[in-house]
Amino acid sequence: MSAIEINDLNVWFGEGPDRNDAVKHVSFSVPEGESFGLVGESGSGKSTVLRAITGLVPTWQGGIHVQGRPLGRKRDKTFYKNVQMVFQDPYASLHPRMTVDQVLSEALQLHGFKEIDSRIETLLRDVGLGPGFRFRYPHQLSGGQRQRVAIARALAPEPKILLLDEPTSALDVSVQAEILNLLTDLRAERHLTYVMVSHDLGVVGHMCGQVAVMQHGEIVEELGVADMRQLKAEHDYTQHLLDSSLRSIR
Ligand SMILES: Nc1ncnc2c1ncn2[C@@H]1O[C@H](COP(=O)(O)OP(=O)(O)OP(=O)(O)O)[C@@H](O)[C@H]1O
Repeated sequence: MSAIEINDLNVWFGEGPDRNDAVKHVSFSVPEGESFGLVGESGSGKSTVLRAITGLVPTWQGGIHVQGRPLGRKRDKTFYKNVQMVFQDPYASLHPRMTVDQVLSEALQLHGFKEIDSRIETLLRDVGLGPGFRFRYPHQLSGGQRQRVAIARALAPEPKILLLDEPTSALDVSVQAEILNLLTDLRAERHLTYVMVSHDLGVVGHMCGQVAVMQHGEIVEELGVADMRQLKAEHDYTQHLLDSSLRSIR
C-alpha cells in the first residue's frame, strides 16, 4: 500500500487575473517506508504540495490519499498523529519561551500519551541529545540541536509519515550531513515514510530513493536515485540541476 498517493493535484492562490496556479496536475505515490524527494527551484511549488497534504492551503483540487484513505477538506487528530512536518527554520518553529521539556510534553499530552517523563528521555536520546538538554530554551541550543528538538517533537506522536520541508537548508554545511544521517537512521529504525522538499539535488540524492523534479508548478520528471547518480535525465531542466550539483551527489 502507498503511504501517500497524490492524483492530479492542483493548488491555486487568488482569483481572476490575480490567480496563481502554484501546483498543476501533480501526481506521485510513495510506498510505505520509502523516502521521496521533491526538488526544483524557488517558487516551483514544492512547499505548496506539502502544505496541501497538511491541509494548509484553502483552494485545491485532486486526490490525496494517506495510508489508503482519501483526505477531505479538514484534517482530523488522527491525521496529525500519523503525519508530522519538520520545517526549514528550527528557530522559528520552536517557541522562544518554552523549554525543550515543555515543547515535548505539550506534543505528547496533545496526543494523549502517558509516562511523559520517560518518553521525553527516549525522544531526546533518539535524536542524539542527552538529558542535559531537557530544560534548555531554544536560544541555548545550536541550530543543529534545535533541529534535533524539532525532529523529536515531530516524532512524539509516533507518526508514520514525516513531511520534511528543506530540513537542513538553514543549517551550517558541517551540521547538514549530521541531520541527514539522523533522519536516515530514524526512517530505518521506525519504518517511517518521508516526503522531502529541497532545492538541493545533493541532499535528496543522499536521502531519497525516488525524486520528482518540479518546474513552474508541474512535475517535469521523476527519476530513481540510480539514474541520478549516473546523471541520466530526460528533461533538460533536470539535466541542468544534475550538472550543477554533480559533485555533491556522487
Ligand atoms: N499563501 C500564498 N499566497 C499566494 N501565493 C502563494 C502562497 N504560497 C505560495 N504562493 C505562490 O505559490 C508558488 C509556489 O510557492 P512554493 O513556496 O510552493 O514554492 P517552492 O518551490 O517551495 O519555493 P521555495 O523553495 O522558495 O520555498 C509561488 O509562486 C508562490 O509565490
